[in-house]
Amino acid sequence: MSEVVLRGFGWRHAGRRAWAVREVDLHIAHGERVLLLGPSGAGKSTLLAALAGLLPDDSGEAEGTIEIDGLDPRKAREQVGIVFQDPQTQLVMARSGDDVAFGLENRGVPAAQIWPWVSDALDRVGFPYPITRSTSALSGGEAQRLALAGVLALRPGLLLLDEPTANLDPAGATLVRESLGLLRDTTTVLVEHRVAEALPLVDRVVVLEPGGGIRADGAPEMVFAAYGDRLADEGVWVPGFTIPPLKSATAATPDLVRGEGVGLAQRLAPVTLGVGAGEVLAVTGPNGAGKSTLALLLGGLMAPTAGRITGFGDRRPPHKWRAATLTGRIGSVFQNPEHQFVTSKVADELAVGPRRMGRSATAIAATVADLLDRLRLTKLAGANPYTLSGGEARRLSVATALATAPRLLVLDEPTFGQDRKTWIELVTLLATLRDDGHGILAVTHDDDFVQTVADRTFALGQARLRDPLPRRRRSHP
Ligand SMILES: Nc1ncnc2c1ncn2[C@@H]1O[C@H](COP(=O)(O)OP(=O)(O)OP(=O)(O)O)[C@@H](O)[C@H]1O
Ligand SMILES: Nc1ncnc2c1ncn2[C@@H]1O[C@H](COP(=O)(O)OP(=O)(O)OP(=O)(O)O)[C@@H](O)[C@H]1O
Repeated sequence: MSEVVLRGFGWRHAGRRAWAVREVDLHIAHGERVLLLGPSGAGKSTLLAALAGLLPDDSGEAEGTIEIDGLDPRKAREQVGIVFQDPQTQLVMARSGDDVAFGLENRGVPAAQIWPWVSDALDRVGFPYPITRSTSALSGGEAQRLALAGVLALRPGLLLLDEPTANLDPAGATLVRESLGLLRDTTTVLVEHRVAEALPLVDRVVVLEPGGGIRADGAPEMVFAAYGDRLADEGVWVPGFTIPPLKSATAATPDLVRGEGVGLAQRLAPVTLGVGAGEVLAVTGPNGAGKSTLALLLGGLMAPTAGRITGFGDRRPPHKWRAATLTGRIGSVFQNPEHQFVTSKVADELAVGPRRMGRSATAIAATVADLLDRLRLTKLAGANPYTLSGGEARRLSVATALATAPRLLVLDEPTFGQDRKTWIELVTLLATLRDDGHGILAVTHDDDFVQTVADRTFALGQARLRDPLPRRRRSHP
């Protein structure tokens, strides 16, 4: 267990005028479990990075102090385990088991203990593969499970979790929450936009005030009773909030793109599915079922190994279209937006697609300004896309997909990491596009998204291509 003390702590990232967090005074006692809330961009991930000792001096300007058990966080790394918002970026080894073992080896855990601990941690998150599974061949949810296993195995005194269940299917999220609930001797700071599920795990809620300070701090019931309405207005998800549905009023027209028996070896068993103009089609299903793979195939970004894909009256399948043709017809958003950015400025990023299509400079400038405004990114127009917060990056990738006004949008987890306000804006924008005749295919684990805006749901089954679940893992090969 670790104790955390922040005194007047602030951090301003290099290249930014605004402080990401400021004037944070906080005392987290040994063994406390804190839910850290605040709108998108309020500085939650920055604060976790500071606690983990991951903000190098030359990457920004600091104010005040942070101590973990009386130490500077950079000297307390041994005590701390962190899971990032994008878990894929924290997997360092080629094989899954080695990735979990790596942290234990670094901390000098005796060799005889390492593999039993690895195996136990993998079981606690429901990791479905043998320890030899390649880390580069994992779905988003599988990678998140592995990253969680990595920190659970460390048994850290301070556990920092940034949206740890956002990529998990409901069964996986329940399993992980149970494992977290069973942790003893750990102080936990949890960032989670969707509050209701997280509340049973915590005994305290801290709400960051964007621009500086702490808005609310206390027992969950107390915080929501006293500040619930104001927090909701500012964009924090508060429990018990419902969203009116935004379903299509008209029947969908024929398919824009259709896959017949389309599959990809080892990744997606053949399915038949079309997405029409004027509909939002949600693709749901457990981790590893092949949802992202299906999105890549229908979006023309990969070639299927089975079946065929047709669309837009073209004789050729989407993956054979010229780049400019594809961008003009289908806009795709990947699961990890930061794998998608190609320029060093938010505004430039939005101009790439329209420029590729030969649009005029005036038209491009108008499109860029409009999208920045609609996705609340105007203030970040000059920022480097790679420095955006999780929620900001997701909005930018949705905006880039819209920039060429494609008829079909293929979106992988479009609402990931959004606060309540940006969620509603984003979902309303997608509903408007749908009503204007665009087709939208959205891969999602977000049940509110399905309930609110999906006109149809396609549920992919449990992956059928995989070996049966290994009951007991072998020890290190
Ligand atoms: N490396 C960086 N360089 C420059 N600015 C950054 C960097 N990382 C984050 N920021 C900025 O700092 C602010 C806070 O970001 P942070 O990721 O901490 O927010 P957050 O509350 O976690 O948001 P979200 O809920 O969207 O993930 C944002 O405006 C973001 O653009
Ligand atoms: N690059 C890759 N090489 C080989 N197999 C892969 C690769 N990426 C994913 N897989 C495997 O393909 C299957 C489908 O993965 P996919 O990412 O499409 O699943 P998903 O339904 O989107 O999962 P999640 O809900 O976890 O994001 C999984 O079994 C995964 O392990």
